Amino acid sequence: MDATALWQRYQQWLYFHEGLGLYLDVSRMRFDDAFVEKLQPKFEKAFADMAELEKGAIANPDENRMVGHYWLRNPDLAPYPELTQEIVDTIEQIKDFADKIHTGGIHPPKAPRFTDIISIGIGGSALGPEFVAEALAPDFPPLAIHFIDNTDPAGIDRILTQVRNRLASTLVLVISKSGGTPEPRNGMLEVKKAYAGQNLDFTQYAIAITMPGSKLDEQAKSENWLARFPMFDWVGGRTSEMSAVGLVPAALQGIDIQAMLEGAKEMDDATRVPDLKKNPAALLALSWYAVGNGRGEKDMVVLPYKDSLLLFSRYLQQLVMESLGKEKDLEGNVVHQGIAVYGNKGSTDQHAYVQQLRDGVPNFFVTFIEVLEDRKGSSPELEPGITAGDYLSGFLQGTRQALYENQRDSITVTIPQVNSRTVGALIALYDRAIGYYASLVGINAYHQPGVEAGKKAAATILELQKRVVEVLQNETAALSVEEIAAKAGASDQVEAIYKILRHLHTNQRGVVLEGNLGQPSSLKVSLA
Ligand SMILES: O=P(O)(O)OC[C@H]1O[C@H](O)[C@H](O)[C@@H](O)[C@@H]1O
Repeated sequence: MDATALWQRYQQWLYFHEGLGLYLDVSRMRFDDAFVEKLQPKFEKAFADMAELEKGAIANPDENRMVGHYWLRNPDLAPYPELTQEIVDTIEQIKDFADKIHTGGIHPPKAPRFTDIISIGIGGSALGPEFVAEALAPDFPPLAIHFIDNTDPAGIDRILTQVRNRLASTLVLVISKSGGTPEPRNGMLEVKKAYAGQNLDFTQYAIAITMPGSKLDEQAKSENWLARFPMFDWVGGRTSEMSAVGLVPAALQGIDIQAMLEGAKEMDDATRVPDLKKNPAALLALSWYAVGNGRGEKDMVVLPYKDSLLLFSRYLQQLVMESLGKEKDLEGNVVHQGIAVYGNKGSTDQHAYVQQLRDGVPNFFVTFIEVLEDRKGSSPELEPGITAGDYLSGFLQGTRQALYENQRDSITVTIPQVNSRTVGALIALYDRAIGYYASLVGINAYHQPGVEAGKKAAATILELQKRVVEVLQNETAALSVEEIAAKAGASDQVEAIYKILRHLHTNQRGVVLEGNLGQPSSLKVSLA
């Protein structure tokens, strides 16, 4: 296509949302009108499916659940008045709580104000809060947030060391929808010990965000924690940023949660329009479908040219991959769907992996996120007429062009600035896009059956570890790994047992390994 034709195509496909000042450009995705025409019936169905979902249909059939994240930002949409009330009340409760924390109405037992937050959670209970903190927290927030999003002891130590001198004024958010995920439970237990170590009553610092009635909720209730906020059954973890999961940490950091909800609502309104060309989420779904043949053949590389949006790609990684990465379609056929997502930020990545994007294996498409406003206030000229922001903008345009010249497709989402409204809108845009795409390819976007396999296998390993230690406790002589496996009745698990022993040995857990460490079968194992 020559420059004139491209300029025509750009204008033909450009989507603009006036209220949000948001543009979506899919002109560099090389689908044609015939393809769009062919997909029209699938979109009719996707729009109808979405309308049903918003009305409260059981859109997650496997888990027999409604899918209601859209109601969070427009409570009047909820199918029952009690739900509407619950959403409205929770938002009020959050604002009121954050206000009291900021003004000292609620304060720690031995200090006038809370200064820090440790937020414990994983997956959907961490990625949204992390992304939003990075994107929107003021430079000097009323409370500084620290995340424990893993069961890595060194990672936990790092956070606890950083806040050691301020633990007496540090709030702890324990976020888990199910209230039973091992990683946040471990984080909570370790943090609780740290409070006890400083003679502080953990319960006066702890806040639970979880489904009413969950294990975590029961604990928080019986121990009389500082506060509890509900997470609703009908909100999936990866779409929970606008629930208490995201709103509590955001409000505590002084982020305008009302504006975030409003931005999301405006985008939800725009992405409800049952007209492909006038609906930005449908345009995204169309582009993904076209570029990957409806089978996810191309990866999604997300490149925001703005430091504060760094974590958007990680956030989208869970949203897209956990929603779309499915073995079976809704009819039970094996389809192995999904779209791989990765990315970091521009122009930084131009000095890292953009070389491969331009010249290497063409197995991806790029999503550029462009922010029109460079910074608050004016910029100094670094060369005559040129600022740092001009460079950033030039690098984005240049990369888009260089990729297109080499048959690498790209989408560009442009927002006027990074603020609560536009971030809310971006989240909502992708929430809806995955919903439409899932409908196009006929899968359930709202369950995650595959995640269970790894969790079950991990539980088996921990059980095996207990058995192995028992075997060693009942032995006086050193044994080989194979002998231990036989005595534990797990000869088929010898490799796993070797790894358990090596881990215990390294961490001074009383296991002694003698022999050649490079030859596992030569080792003699005993307890110290
Ligand atoms: O919020 P939680 O119940 O602790 O769940 C945290 C995360 O863990 C799971 O493994 C799921 O795959 C995620 O979708 C979820 O966000």
